[in-house]
Order: sequence, then structure tokens, then C-alpha cells
Amino acid sequence: MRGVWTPEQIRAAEQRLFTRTPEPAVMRRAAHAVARHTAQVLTECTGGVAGRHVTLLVGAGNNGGDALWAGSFLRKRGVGVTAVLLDADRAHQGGLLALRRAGGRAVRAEGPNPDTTGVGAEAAEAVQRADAVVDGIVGLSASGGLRPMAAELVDRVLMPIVSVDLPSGVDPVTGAVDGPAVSADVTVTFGGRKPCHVLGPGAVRSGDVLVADIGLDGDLPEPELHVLDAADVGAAWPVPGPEDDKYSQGVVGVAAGSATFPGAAVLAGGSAVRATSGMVRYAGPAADEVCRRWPEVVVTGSVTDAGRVQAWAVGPGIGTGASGRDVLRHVFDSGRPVCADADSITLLGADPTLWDARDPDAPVVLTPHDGEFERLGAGPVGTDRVAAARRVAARFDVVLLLKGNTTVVAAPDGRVLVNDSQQAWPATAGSGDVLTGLIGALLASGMDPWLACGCATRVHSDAAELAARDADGVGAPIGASALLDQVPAAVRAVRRAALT
Ligand SMILES: NC(=O)C1=CN([C@@H]2O[C@H](COP(=O)(O)OP(=O)(O)OC[C@H]3O[C@@H](n4cnc5c(N)ncnc54)[C@H](O)[C@@H]3O)[C@@H](O)[C@H]2O)[C@@H](O)CC1
Ligand SMILES: Nc1ncnc2c1ncn2[C@@H]1O[C@H](COP(=O)(O)OP(=O)(O)O)[C@@H](O)[C@H]1O
Ligand SMILES: [K+]
Repeated sequence: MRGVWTPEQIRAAEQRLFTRTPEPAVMRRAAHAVARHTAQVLTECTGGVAGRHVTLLVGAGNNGGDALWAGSFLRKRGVGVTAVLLDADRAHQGGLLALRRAGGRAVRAEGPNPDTTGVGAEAAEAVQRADAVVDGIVGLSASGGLRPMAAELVDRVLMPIVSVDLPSGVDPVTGAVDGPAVSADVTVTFGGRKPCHVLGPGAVRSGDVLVADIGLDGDLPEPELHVLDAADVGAAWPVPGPEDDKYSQGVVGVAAGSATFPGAAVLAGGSAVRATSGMVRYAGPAADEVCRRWPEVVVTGSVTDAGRVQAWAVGPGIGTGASGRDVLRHVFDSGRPVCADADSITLLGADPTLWDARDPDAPVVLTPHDGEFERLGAGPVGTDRVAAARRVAARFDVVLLLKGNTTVVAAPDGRVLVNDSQQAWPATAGSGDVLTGLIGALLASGMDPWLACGCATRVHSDAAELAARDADGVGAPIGASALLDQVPAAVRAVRRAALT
């Protein structure tokens, strides 16, 4: 499991590190990593390092200092380096001196001879002729989008961008973008990932994130967020052992679909079948459709005569009327772990007395998208998706899985998992029904609900990618059935990662 730390946590850890290693030495370590990865980018896109040109975009703080020091190291490898200073009076003095001593040059962003946008001729030329650009505009202290001059320069970049610590213009804590921002090819960050590398637009704008060791490891506290690697998911995914039978692996009940929406039942039931090897029971008005498509599912017309299950997946397509309410109440009343999605979330929002049927000892997972989240009555999601998910998880004592391009899974005790899918192929009707079936099956296997949500989300987004992309990586739109068909391949891939 990879950790993600807030800027506040990183700063506190840095302060502890500085008691052992002086700040300038730490900065040089960070800058060295930036220089090394920039040299790699130069080699990849120009075939070499010496004789190439790198332009540094340098802001007023230590982020700019890192860039300037990195420039001085690149100079020593024969790279022509120009620093464009966005705030010349506040540029990092040690870094600037090092760059100049190494034979690099510095120009002001705004002059001389500015064009109509205010960008000086030398700065414009330096950006346009660069083989790679290092973004040292702003780092952990960033707030808001890029200022106009920085935005204007970034707009003119034609070659790869290496961001120092984070892509400038992105909110370090939420990954939100409010105005112009850098889209990096590579981000070199220090000590550990920050939330903006895994959340929202920031995750996409970070490009490849490389974590450089600056000696912080022993100083870092428990991470604020966690990201599951394929190997974590593969190691946790339940598979049958020699002693297992269909019951011992957990029986999942699926209460989904209606005469109007039989497809939701077929998708959620099918994904439960494909997730684990135990047994799936379906209870509801789409029993015939489910049985026709998935003959291995044991079907019945109503939750009241469904037989024993170890967990329930409830909600997709059950409707928001009286029958949906009865289904949800019955499922809560069973005292089993429940994954409640779609219409069941709408029902809970409209009628909070439904919570009364819940056994307080049985875990509940809610899986809203942004609209359903708002219906729960705890306000809109807003830009801080982690805070929103934590708020509702604590308020209702549930594991809250907030869907989207970045899926956030918050446990009631505040632990948060993030899945940054980096692709949007799962954004198709019915794919949420597939996710519900996966989570339900994992809950029935006895997996911790928070981990179950993280594992299901990872396999779900990997399955979408496998369905959408061909061997060359070119994608085409898919439907939820195609995603469902790739669940076994996605499970195999994460298990392979765990075995190697
Ligand atoms: N503390 C340290 O010694 C270390 C810090 N490191 C670097 O230092 C960075 C943090 O440095 P600082 O705290 O000096 O701050 P930054 O360099 O992130 O920001 C500097 C200043 O930029 C201004 N600013 C804020 N938002 C802006 C925006 N959107 N556009 C333009 N300017 C904006 C603010 O006035 C801010 O104080 C890290 O991201 C990392 O790159 C690394 O060198 C590792 C060690
Ligand atoms: N832009 C996106 N990028 C990646 N995944 C997405 C995106 N939008 C939605 N998803 C995922 O697709 C699924 C959609 O679920 P949901 O909104 O419940 O759809 P439905 O109700 O049609 O099944 C969720 O797993 C969600 O995380
Ligand atoms: K930056």
C-alpha cells in the first residue's frame, strides 16, 4: 500500500529532518533528483543530454530554488540552462548563485522588450527553444491557479515539462484546479506522494509521479491517504483453497433490478458471479432474466425468501418507491454486511427512518456518485472530495465510496483509500451496477469493507481499461457488459502482480 501525505505532514517531517541535515543539503538532494529525471526526459525525447537546452520556470519560493539547483546540476552535464525568473527580487538566492556559477543564465519573465502579453523577448525565446522545461513556479505553498505571466509562459511550452514537487496551479491538498495550471509529463516529488498526485485533475496533470528519497522516511507519520498497488489487491483477492466449498467462500445476495430495470440485476448479479467462486443468490422481480443469463445464480422473487447469505448488494434498479423501501429495510434487518448503491442511497436520503432497521454491528458500504452523495443530505461534494467522503462516513458510520474519475473510499474511523484511475472508460451506464456486485461478493467473503471497496474499485477500473484498449493502447468506448467480461482478466492481472 502506498502512502500519501499532506503538505502539512511533509513540512513537519522536513522540520525534523532539518535537525539532522541542514536545509540547503536537503534542497540539493531534491534538486539532484529533478536534474536526474530531467536528463532522462532529454535522453528519451532528443537522444542525449549534453548540448540540449533546458528552461527553468522559477517562482518566488523554495520550489524555484529546487529548479535553480537542478539547473546547476544539468549545466555540469553540458546542458544549456536558462532560468526565467517570475519574481526576480524573490528568487532563491543560493540556487541562483549556483546556477550562475555553473554557467547558466537567468532572465526576467517580463522584460526587456515585452510583447503584447507582457512576456519579455528573452523569456519567450528561452521557453520556445527548450528541449525540456522544468516547472519550479510553485510547490507546496501553492494557492489558486497560475498567475497571468506564468500562465502565458506555460502556454508557450512545446516540449515535455518536468514539474518540481507538483504541477504548478494545482491545489496541493485537493488536486483541484481553479484557473490555469501546468500539465506535466513527469513530476518529481520528495519523500512521498502528496494528495494532488492522486486526486482529481491534479492526478492527471502530474503525469508520471516519481518519488525521490530526500531522507524523510523515518520522519513521516501515518499517511493521510492510501493507494492500493495491483499487488495489494491481488494478495487480498479471495480465491478458493483446498478446504473450501461454495458456502465457505461466502454467499452474496443481490437485491437489484425491477420490471423496468432488469439489466441492473443482470449486471450486478453477473459481477458477483465473476468476482468470487462461492455462490450468488438473486432476489427480485428480474429473477427470470438473471437466471437466463447466469444459470449458476440461485434466484427467487423476493428478498423475504432468499435463503441465507453472508452479505447483501442492494439498490441498482430497485426503484425509489414502496417496494424498494421494503427491500432495503429487509436487507438492513438481516444483520449482514450491506453494500447499498443507487436507488437505496436515494431512499436513505429521502427517508432517514430507514436507518433504524440497520444492525449497528453490521458494516454498511454506501457507493454514491456526486448526485447521490448530495441526496444523503450532508451538502454537496465540493472540491475537497476526501473531506466530503470522510464527513459522510463518520456521520452515518459507514464506509463511503465516492465515485468518479478519482474514487475515494473513507472508513468511519477516518482511513481513506484513493483509486486514481487515470482513465475514464468506466464512465458508462451500468458500470456502477458491476461495482456493486463486486463489492457485495468481497463483503460476503469476509473481507474488511474498506479494503473490499478499494480492491473492487481497482479491479473495476482495470477491467474497463482492458475492455477499452487494444494491444497498442488505443481505446474505444465500451459498455458495462464489456467491462464485466474483463473482470476475470483484471483479477488475474492483480494476482499476477502479487505473485511476482
Ligand atoms: N523546506 C525545504 O527546504 C524543502 C522544500 N522543498 C521545496 O520547497 C517547496 C515549498 O517551498 P515554499 O514553501 O518556499 O513555497 P513555494 O515555492 O511553493 O511557493 C512560493 C511562493 O509562491 C507564491 N504563490 C502561491 N501560489 C502561487 C501561484 N498559484 N502562482 C504563483 N505564485 C504563487 C506564494 O507567495 C508562496 O509563498 C516544495 O514544494 C519543494 O519543491 C524541497 O527543496 C525539499 C526541501
Ligand atoms: N470520469 C470518470 N473516470 C473514471 N471512472 C468514472 C468516471 N465517471 C464515472 N466513473 C466510474 O464509473 C462508475 C459509474 O457508476 P454509476 O454512476 O453508479 O453509474 P450507473 O448508475 O450507470 O451504473 C463508477 O465506478 C465511477 O467511479
Ligand atoms: K512546481
